[in-house]
Amino acid sequence: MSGVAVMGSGSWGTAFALTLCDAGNDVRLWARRIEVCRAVNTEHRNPDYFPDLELPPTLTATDDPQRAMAEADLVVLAVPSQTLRQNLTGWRLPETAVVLSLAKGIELGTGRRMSEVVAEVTGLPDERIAVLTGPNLSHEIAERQPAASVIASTAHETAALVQKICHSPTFRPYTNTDVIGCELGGATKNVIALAVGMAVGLGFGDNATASVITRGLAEISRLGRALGADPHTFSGLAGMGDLVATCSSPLSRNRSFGEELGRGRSVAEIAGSTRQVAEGVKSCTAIRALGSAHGVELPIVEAVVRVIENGEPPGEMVAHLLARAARPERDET
Ligand SMILES: NC(=O)c1ccc[n+]([C@@H]2O[C@H](COP(=O)([O-])OP(=O)(O)OC[C@H]3O[C@@H](n4cnc5c(N)ncnc54)[C@H](O)[C@@H]3O)[C@@H](O)[C@H]2O)c1
Ligand SMILES: O=P(O)(O)OC[C@H](O)CO
Repeated sequence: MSGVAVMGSGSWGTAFALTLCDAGNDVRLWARRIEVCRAVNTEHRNPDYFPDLELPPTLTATDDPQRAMAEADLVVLAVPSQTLRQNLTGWRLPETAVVLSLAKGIELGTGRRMSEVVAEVTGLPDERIAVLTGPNLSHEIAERQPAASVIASTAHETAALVQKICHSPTFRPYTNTDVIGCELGGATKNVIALAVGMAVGLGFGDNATASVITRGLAEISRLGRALGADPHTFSGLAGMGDLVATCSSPLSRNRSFGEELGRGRSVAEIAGSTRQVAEGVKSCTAIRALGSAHGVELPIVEAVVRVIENGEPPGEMVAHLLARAARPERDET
């Protein structure tokens, strides 16, 4: 049994905490709001994200980050990408714990992946840092539906340790040492899911969505190769697996956000109507910047940025993508 702190009690933090309990660990959840802590500790519920789900009675919650992390062997970071730096800056991590990032985003302004933010803020060596990614829609995980996942760390031993800690009867993690590819896959698929959602919202069918998913995978792979990722990662769970799950599922916040855009609502309207984070809305700009800095063409990401940042109508985005110069499918220059 390991002591695990899950820092963040949103959808994924809560669902993953449940998985960690199922895997036999002693799990403490950090929530910002005391009411959430009380509900977890006394009613075994998270009223904000899973009001109808009974959480394991062994799961406890606190609003004190240091209490949550006290003597933890593993600290799981389950806050949004754009707040991770600020959160980490205010926390004192346990001496020897491994840190596992769940966030799927790229930091605005710096272009850093989440493991890079963790290393920069905490000074931890790479072998104490891991990331978790793959096709893991939190509601399905919370219902204990079967799923596979990827734990990536540059140190295989670290990935294997975390794999062992979170392997439950319904959750099957694989290891990978390609942290760059795993994080880029997780962050960029959110932007492609926004584009797929827009296509759905505009009323287009499966040909359109399959085309965006497939060309989206080409973009993710192109960017990954330029940034030093292993191309094989993108045909695995962190690449195609997560892309397909996110782009196909009405449970995905990114796809749903895109769908609303396709129906004509504005970014501000949609963002104002949900407490849930759709990471692609912020990360798209950072990912476009990474592409530009490395000379990588990312037409779908670029098109999403124009809709999100400039308010371009999604219909124009489609026309623009279709009017691009014809090219061979495998011309990846
Ligand atoms: N939900 C999923 O299915 C899922 C699956 C895999 C990965 N992820 C990733 O996990 C990360 C967290 O997502 P989520 O689904 O739990 O999001 P969420 O929107 O459900 O919850 C976010 C949590 O962060 C908290 N939060 C917001 N601003 C904060 C701040 N400034 N400081 C501290 N906490 C803050 C919220 O109160 C909430 O508890 C994201 O990067 C997401 O892409 C989500
Ligand atoms: O709901 P989304 O769009 O943030 O996607 C959730 C997960 O990343 C799917 O693996």
